[in-house]
Amino acid sequence: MNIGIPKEIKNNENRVAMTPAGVITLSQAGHSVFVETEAGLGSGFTDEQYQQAGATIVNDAFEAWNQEMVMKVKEPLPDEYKFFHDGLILFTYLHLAPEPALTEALIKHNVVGIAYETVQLPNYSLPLLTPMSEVAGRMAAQIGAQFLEKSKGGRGILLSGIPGVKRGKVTIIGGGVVGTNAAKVAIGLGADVTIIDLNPERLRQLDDIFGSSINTLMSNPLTIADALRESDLVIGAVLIPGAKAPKLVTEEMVKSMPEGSVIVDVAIDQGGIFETTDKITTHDNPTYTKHGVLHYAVANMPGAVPRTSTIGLTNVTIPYALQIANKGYKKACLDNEALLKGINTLQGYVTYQAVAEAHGLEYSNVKDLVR
Ligand SMILES: NC(=O)C1=CN([C@@H]2O[C@H](COP(=O)(O)OP(=O)(O)OC[C@H]3O[C@@H](n4cnc5c(N)ncnc54)[C@H](O)[C@@H]3O)[C@@H](O)[C@H]2O)C=CC1
Ligand SMILES: CC(=O)C(=O)O
Repeated sequence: MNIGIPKEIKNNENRVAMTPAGVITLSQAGHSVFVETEAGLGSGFTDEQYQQAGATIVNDAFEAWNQEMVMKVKEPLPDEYKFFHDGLILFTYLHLAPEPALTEALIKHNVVGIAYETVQLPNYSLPLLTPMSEVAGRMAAQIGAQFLEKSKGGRGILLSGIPGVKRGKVTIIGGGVVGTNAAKVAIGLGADVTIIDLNPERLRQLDDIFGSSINTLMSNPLTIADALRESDLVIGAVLIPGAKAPKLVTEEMVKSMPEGSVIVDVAIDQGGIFETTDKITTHDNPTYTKHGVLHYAVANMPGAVPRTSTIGLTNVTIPYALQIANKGYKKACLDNEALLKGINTLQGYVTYQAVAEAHGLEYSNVKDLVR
């Protein structure tokens, strides 16, 4: 199969969808990889390294996109829709629930849209989301700590406190991969950490992992409102796979937070869990202030640490890419139920229920289309 790797064009997105090691794996299996020139530079991989690994370097985005399968990191931006072609297999993060225009464009061009974030194993885990959630969760605590500094607009709190001065309070809503990794770093920084989740079993697991280093709370509007009133930093880390994020934090709750406190809404890629995170920010201009609270809502947080993130992402995507390239997407997905769940658009239909619901579009069962 011919596989294209375009250069990412989102603001400060320095990741790339394949490392030279990934090229070697695919080339050795008989596939051809076409990498757009300088696509890997932001992650520290040169064109020469890709060539030595067996890739062909192409000079523009059109050539990288004009292949049977395209692998990317971020969802295509409007400037990239013109590259869609009939039957293209697009294997990338798609986050379609908050993206009506992208969903329409994929349907219109009969793109086989396989979303990293909805590939799901029988134990419900999301293997192609996990490493980036690990990165974003760890970053969320350190970014929150930075923006709490007075010179960055925050209330001037050191999360660890010092002897004689109390510690800062961090509330994490959603105790999955992002939440757990945010907690690890926040605990390491010495903060007073509370994790709120809807799943009692998950709360038990978190209690087993962290013991008395955290407080756990069942998610409901009262616990969230109470926790926010006292929080210096609140991290949004809820996910309902494929769906638009639920708005669990109302504007009134945000107004009750202390002046200069900080929100990091990691779930912004699915639309965000705060009523006040109504816009996505960028690494260039990452925060805005509303009701005296700093809001950070960057949808590609791992793009800031591209070397770590590119290697972490491709460690998990390459085995799936190899299955698609070796067998074709139909057989690969029929043989592997986890990959089948990744298909969000196919043959002009939306094949992921939560995405169809988010846009009021007809849902088609992928099993009726993949034969
Ligand atoms: N902004 C960025 O750059 C990045 C964003 N993300 C996003 O972060 C979000 C979280 O991802 P993961 O931690 O991997 O998901 P996950 O599936 O591991 O965890 C989600 C957690 O939310 C909990 N939850 C569901 N409904 C809830 C509710 N009503 N109240 C409280 N908790 C609730 C679930 O029980 C689960 O523990 C996703 O939207 C993901 O796409 C991930 C990586 C990078
Ligand atoms: C998960 C995601 O959206 C990211 O890593 O940018």
